[in-house]
Amino acid sequence: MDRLMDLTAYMVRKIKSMPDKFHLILEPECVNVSFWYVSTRLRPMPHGKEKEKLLGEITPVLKGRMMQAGTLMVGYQPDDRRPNFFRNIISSAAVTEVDVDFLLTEMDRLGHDL
Ligand SMILES: NCCCC(=O)O
Repeated sequence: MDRLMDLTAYMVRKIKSMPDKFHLILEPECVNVSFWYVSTRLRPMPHGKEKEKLLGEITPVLKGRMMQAGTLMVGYQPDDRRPNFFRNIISSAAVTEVDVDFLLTEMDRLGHDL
């Protein structure tokens, strides 16, 4: 479990280091990391309800692209305050920092033009 928590903290640090591309929604609860991917056209917009609506719209499109590419599987969901957002769960100690780096790079590769 310590390893999973360390990897979760690593993912959060990486997300925070790229605030143009990723928006962390909450500090992680256990191994859950909730975030939006921010595509290139949405990066200049100030964060607010209108931007959240657009982020919620691109989330399932990016998920579809992940499934088509067959490279990633990250779940998404809305909650009572927010439209769809990604919720990544690191549940295997076989996951490495390289995998986390790949996940974030691949999301940007697949989603930058949304
Ligand atoms: N109907 C929501 C599906 C969420 C997901 O694919 O992760």
